[in-house]
Amino acid sequence: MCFSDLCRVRVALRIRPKNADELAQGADFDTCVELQAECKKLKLKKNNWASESYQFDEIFGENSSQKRIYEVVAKPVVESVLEGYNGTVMAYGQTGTGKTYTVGQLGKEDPSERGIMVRALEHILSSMSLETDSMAVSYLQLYLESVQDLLAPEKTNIPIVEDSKTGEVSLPGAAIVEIKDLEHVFQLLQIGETNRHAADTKMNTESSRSHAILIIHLQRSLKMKEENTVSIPSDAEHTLPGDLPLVLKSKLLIVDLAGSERIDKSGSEGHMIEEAKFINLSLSSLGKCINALAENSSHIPTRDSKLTRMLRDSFGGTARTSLVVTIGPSARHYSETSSTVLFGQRAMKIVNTIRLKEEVDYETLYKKVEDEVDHLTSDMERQQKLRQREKMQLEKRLKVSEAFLHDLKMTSTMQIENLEKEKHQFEYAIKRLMQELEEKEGQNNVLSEKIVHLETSLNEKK
Ligand SMILES: Nc1ncnc2c1ncn2[C@@H]1O[C@H](COP(=O)(O)OP(=O)(O)OP(=O)(O)O)[C@@H](O)[C@H]1O
Repeated sequence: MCFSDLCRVRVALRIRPKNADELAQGADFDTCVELQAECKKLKLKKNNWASESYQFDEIFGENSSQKRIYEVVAKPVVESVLEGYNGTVMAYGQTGTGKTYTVGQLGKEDPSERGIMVRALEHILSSMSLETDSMAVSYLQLYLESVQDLLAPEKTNIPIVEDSKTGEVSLPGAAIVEIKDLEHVFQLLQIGETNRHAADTKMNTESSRSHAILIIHLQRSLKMKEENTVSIPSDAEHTLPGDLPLVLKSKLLIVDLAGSERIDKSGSEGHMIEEAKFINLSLSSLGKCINALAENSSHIPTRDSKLTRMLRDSFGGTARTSLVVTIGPSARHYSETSSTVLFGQRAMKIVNTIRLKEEVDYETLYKKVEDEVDHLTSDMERQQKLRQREKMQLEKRLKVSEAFLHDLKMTSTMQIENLEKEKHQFEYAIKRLMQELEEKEGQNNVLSEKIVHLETSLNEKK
């Protein structure tokens, strides 16, 4: 399911307090800015006679706290990311005007100093459930037009891949580290800070020589959606009964750009001139995209630099975007300040189409189906074993019965044979008796004849 909404890029302006050099100028310090914070306006003075007023979504004076900046600039974007939309928070401005301070300050010792990155990660960690949701980060720098991994510095020249259908940008090969707690957040940001290119210039003792991009990948589970059946796209059409796990996947980009610099002012030399050239080139191509988008031009030169390719979704894309433009107070930098202010003004005209996409959580679904298959397989195996055992028992019983039958057969054959033998014996004995009887009868007859003869002789003698 997909929900879309129009959402203008929000732009806040922050002015840095005077730095040590500016304070040292004392009464000689000349400023070109005047804040009208209550009506969210900045008056930019070109000279004593000419000035222009600019309206912003918010104006922060030099005493504004990091907490307030987070709450006004970043919090609405983070909340939106927690709801499933993509988001971008970015700082843009001349070198030494407070971009890294606003975005990347760790504030480990003093929590009030914490910048947008730490606060955003802290906010997300406290709003999600580690049981059902997950958060992972990639931290990259764009240095001399090469994308490098700040968490795994051996990975350089990471490709930027754009999905031709969805326009989604990915960086295959970049480390994606799952985050569990705030301590881990500090560790990773510290590693990133150590690996980021920085140099001492006349404008800033810790000047970033690369654009830093923290990408927070968030995945939140939605309650199971009641559906009777769901079609699983595959070669064969299957249907899965029951609940369908849904997730919201969103991405938050927090970008600390390197600052534009004039080499005559920054005093860059040797390799640093090369760095400054690349920084200025990528910022100028970002400026061109912002102009084209603000003017609704039909061609947006996104492909002109890696920076604009990486920020494709942030301006004119599907992300909710908030931009802080940082300026210094000094009149010496009027022209850079003016160009920063105009960049912010143009960015305010850009309207993004934020989009919420509910996705079927195929990973969980796959696991669920896999569990089910496992369960059925082990059930089947158990049943098969049971059947096997039953079969073996039956076979055993059959064998016993067969043996019994065989024995029975053997026994009865023998009995019949014995009986027959006995019968023959009886018949033989009867036959002998009959013979004996006949013999006896013969003898009797002889004896009877003798008796008759004797009686006759006796009678004659009398
Ligand atoms: N609002 C602020 N309050 C106090 N100190 C600030 C503020 N903004 C900037 N600073 C200080 O000013 C100096 C320059 O700031 P930072 O390094 O953030 O500038 P940057 O715009 O990131 O510069 P670059 O583009 O050269 O990296 C740092 O010492 C920083 O601590």
